Amino acid sequence: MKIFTGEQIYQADKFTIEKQQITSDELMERVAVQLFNWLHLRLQGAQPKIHLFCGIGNNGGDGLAVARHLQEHGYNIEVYIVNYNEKRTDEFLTNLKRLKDRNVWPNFLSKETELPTISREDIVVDAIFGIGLNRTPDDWVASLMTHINNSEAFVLAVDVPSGLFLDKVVENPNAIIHANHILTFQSPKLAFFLPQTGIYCNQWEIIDIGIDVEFLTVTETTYTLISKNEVLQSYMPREKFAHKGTYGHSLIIGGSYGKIGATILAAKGALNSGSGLVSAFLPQCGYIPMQSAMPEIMVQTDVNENTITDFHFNLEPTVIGVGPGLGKASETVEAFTKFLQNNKIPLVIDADALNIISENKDLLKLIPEDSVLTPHPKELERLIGVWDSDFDKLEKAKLFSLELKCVLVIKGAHTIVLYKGKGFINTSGNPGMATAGSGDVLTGVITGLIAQGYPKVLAAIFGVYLHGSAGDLAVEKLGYQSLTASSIANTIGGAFIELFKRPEVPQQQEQQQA
Ligand SMILES: NC(=O)C1=CN([C@@H]2O[C@H](COP(=O)(O)OP(=O)(O)OC[C@H]3O[C@@H](n4cnc5c(N)ncnc54)[C@H](OP(=O)(O)O)[C@@H]3O)[C@@H](O)[C@H]2O)[C@H](O)CC1
Ligand SMILES: [K+]
Repeated sequence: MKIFTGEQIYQADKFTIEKQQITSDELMERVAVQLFNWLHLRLQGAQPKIHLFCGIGNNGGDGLAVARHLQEHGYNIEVYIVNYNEKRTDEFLTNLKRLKDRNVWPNFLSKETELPTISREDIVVDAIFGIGLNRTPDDWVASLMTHINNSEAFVLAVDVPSGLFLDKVVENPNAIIHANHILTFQSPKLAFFLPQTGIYCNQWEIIDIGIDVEFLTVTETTYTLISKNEVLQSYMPREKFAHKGTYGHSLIIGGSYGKIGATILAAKGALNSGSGLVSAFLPQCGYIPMQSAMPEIMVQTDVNENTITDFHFNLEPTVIGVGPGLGKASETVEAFTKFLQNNKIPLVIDADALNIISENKDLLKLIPEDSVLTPHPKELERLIGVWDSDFDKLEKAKLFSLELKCVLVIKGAHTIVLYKGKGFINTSGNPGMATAGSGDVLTGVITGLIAQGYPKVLAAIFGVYLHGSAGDLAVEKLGYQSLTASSIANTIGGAFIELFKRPEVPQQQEQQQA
């Protein structure tokens, strides 16, 4: 799903209004009906007090239009105009008049007025600011927002939580609504997925407001949200007459004394994601653990017992996943440098291999084009330097991946794959996956997919999704605390099967369809 910028959303409105020959008031009414239906369906006649806080722009206009529908259906509403600006949009004024015509008189809130009473059983509809926010709200508006947050009432945000910028982080942490649920229009917003701003966006849902299909199809976006529908398009089915050679040969290079487990997890990831053959190149101390843990893996070893000192193997892999458990011993650094100088095979670079590169920046130019780099936040910082905010991080990381011509996988709650100036934001996964070895499995999965012939960037996008989806399946049985990297690796197969499951049809509907 495409993620549009604020500017593109305003263009989409204009385009839709012209193409569908509707007025902006009609478009707002579409929005309002959808928002009302959402609430009406869930309230089912219940009568909590609904406080609607409306700004003076079109976000406020949406709020006022919803208030009218709620009033017409007999709901218990209280409407407030948060009068933070002299300016008013036409749509706001039209909807204010419609309310007044129905004898609903909003309370005008300003610096001088008292804060309204809100109890925790109430519902708040937050329509103070939408995507038009362009500066930090005044202190009195921030106080009102804090008051709403402290009320513990259920907060439903219209389009975005008020106070959220689409392209920068909040400056005053009190000047933003903490939304329980966001009904966002047509497409999700980038800020929902970044840690510094995502914390205010608990749950979100798309409201389809009928933006013109041509606009949605033709307009290119920098960021795309990746869920099942997107990855299914890149899935490569297994062929009847295929043999194990058809699906490539992954080589996992890594391990050092006490860190052989990382390579076992990576090898398992590669095997379970479908790599035809998987080999491992390890220090000698890794031979027995790997052979005992996984009979399917072929092992070659270094001359050294505890660390890798010479990347010398007698096989021609399709792709190499390098780094898990590798360590940074000086002999290893030297050997890795030599390896990079001579290597022509595609690479997935992780963990200590990334750390060695960060500490020896000259190695960057030796990384083959289209390699996949999978840093966690600390490893990323070592590679690209510190950043001021999540938005700044993305810009710096995008530049790095462009300069290096590599696929950069920024691991996090929403892992983002960056390639050729575009970003792909993953939606699968859960907090239980922040566990030892989880990244090693991911390295293996991406390596295994490249071995099978998936183009590098697709292997990264698909691999990240599968890995998260395996975590989601495994957590159902194990719970967040007990989820382990091994269980994620063992559930990759389940994640493939899950790709083809259709959503369950409620029984009643099923009978009707029969
Ligand atoms: N396609 C869609 O998604 C549609 C969205 N709709 C809704 O419209 C809003 C956006 O409405 P807009 O009027 O552009 O902006 P806001 O309502 O968010 O803000 C109103 C004005 O407030 C001013 N502003 C900005 N920051 C501040 C601040 N800190 N303090 C005071 N005032 C501020 C700003 O004007 P200025 O000229 O003063 O800069 C804003 O213009 C969108 O979110 C949806 O809810 C439509 O309903 C339909 C299509
Ligand atoms: K809002």
